[in-house]
Amino acid sequence: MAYIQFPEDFKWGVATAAYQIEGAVRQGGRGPSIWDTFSHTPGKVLNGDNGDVACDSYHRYEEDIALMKELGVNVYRFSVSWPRIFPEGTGKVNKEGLAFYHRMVDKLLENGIEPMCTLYHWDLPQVLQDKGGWDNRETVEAFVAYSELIFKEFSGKIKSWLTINEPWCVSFLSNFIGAHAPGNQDLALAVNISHHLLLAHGKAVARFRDLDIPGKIGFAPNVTWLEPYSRDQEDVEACRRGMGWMVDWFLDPIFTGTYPAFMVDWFAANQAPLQIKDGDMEWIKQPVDFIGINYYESNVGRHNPQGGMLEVESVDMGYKKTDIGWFINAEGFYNVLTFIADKYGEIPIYITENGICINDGVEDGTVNDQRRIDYLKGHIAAVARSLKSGVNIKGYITWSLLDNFEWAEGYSKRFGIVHVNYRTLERTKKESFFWYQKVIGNSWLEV
Ligand SMILES: N=[N+]=NCCCCNC(=O)[C@@H]1[C@H]2[C@H](O)[C@@H](O)[C@H](O)[C@@H](CO)[C@@H]12
Repeated sequence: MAYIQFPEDFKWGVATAAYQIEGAVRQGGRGPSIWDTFSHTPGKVLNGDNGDVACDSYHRYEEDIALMKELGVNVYRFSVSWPRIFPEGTGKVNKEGLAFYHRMVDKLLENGIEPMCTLYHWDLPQVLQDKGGWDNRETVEAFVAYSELIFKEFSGKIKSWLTINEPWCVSFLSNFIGAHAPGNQDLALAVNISHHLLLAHGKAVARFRDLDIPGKIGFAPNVTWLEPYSRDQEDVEACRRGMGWMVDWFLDPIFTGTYPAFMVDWFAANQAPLQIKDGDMEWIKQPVDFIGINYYESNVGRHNPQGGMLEVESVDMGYKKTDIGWFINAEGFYNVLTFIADKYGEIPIYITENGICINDGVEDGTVNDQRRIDYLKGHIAAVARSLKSGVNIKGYITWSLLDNFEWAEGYSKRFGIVHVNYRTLERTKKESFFWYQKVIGNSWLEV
């Protein structure tokens, strides 16, 4: 049996997000978020599911941390619920909300688990959405004020920070495609929101530096790899666009202070001009200490003259699919990681999300999710190969510790290495939990 040994200081972790696991949406002083509104709007979420209870981790976090301790992770990536801290988005601080995260973070530290905090994982306070949400530049300032409060409150306890999770989802998936909250379908609006998200990120990083908070800060874009279906220029350009609006659009401004011209031109030609104010790019290009990379799937893409998403369509080449319908292609993970390293250099990278939707249920007290083990094995091997090719990867954090509220898919899609019975809230360790426990324990992968 051959082994791939990971570096001595390589970190292993699990990830979750507040709205997807906490529940207790009207407890502890929390205010409503756009996902409370969206999930309670008929037709928006499959089966009418919502995050009112979720995994009840607001009350069961100690049980979750005991699972992490048993798993042996070094890092737990979680998100703070902005409306649990500022129920109105700004102004009055909810002390009960701060106390909850102090209890949770203290329990992590007691167990030798490093907290990695995502400040924004999609649950915008509804009060801010009522004032225009991310389309309103005031929300940028509100995010900076919220970030500053959390930086100061947890300075010294939390040393790894992510500003915004998946700005492509927050802007384009949620305001052009419309699948996520608040569900707009307007490309010009989405482009404007993407710029405000980057501005919010940059201003929060600048505040982090000004306050001299100990630790490291980054952000977590979701990325993909698109292989052209043919060598036709139209297919090649379509794939470049399909990666351009997800990868280059969010990384170029931070690393070069400019947006990728080919995307600026494409948006302008499609009545979605980018509007930048003087000084914005200076804020956005604040140096980050690392980037989080969230990767799930790759596709083969080709030009779609009928339009659709940026005139790009995915071609079914018969790859295996997950239970959410995404294609499985670990090669694409290696390709996009080396693409990012070639383009943006030695910046340290944490894989802040990688995982698979497999809906296997509990049988005789366990869940035999061999397909998840196969996926994780192939993708962790791609991380090892990327490391060997010189990509500066510092850790791997799988999505997710728990089955949880999978946004517009509700509870129908399971990404956890721990099964959750949503009626009883009982947690059951899946076979992938025990497999990942061994990988972490040895920090090596059997191949
Ligand atoms: N077609 N298609 N495909 C890909 C769409 C990618 C966008 N979704 C994500 O990356 C989300 C990210 C999120 O952070 C987490 O909160 C979600 O639970 C996971 C699982 O969905 C992933």
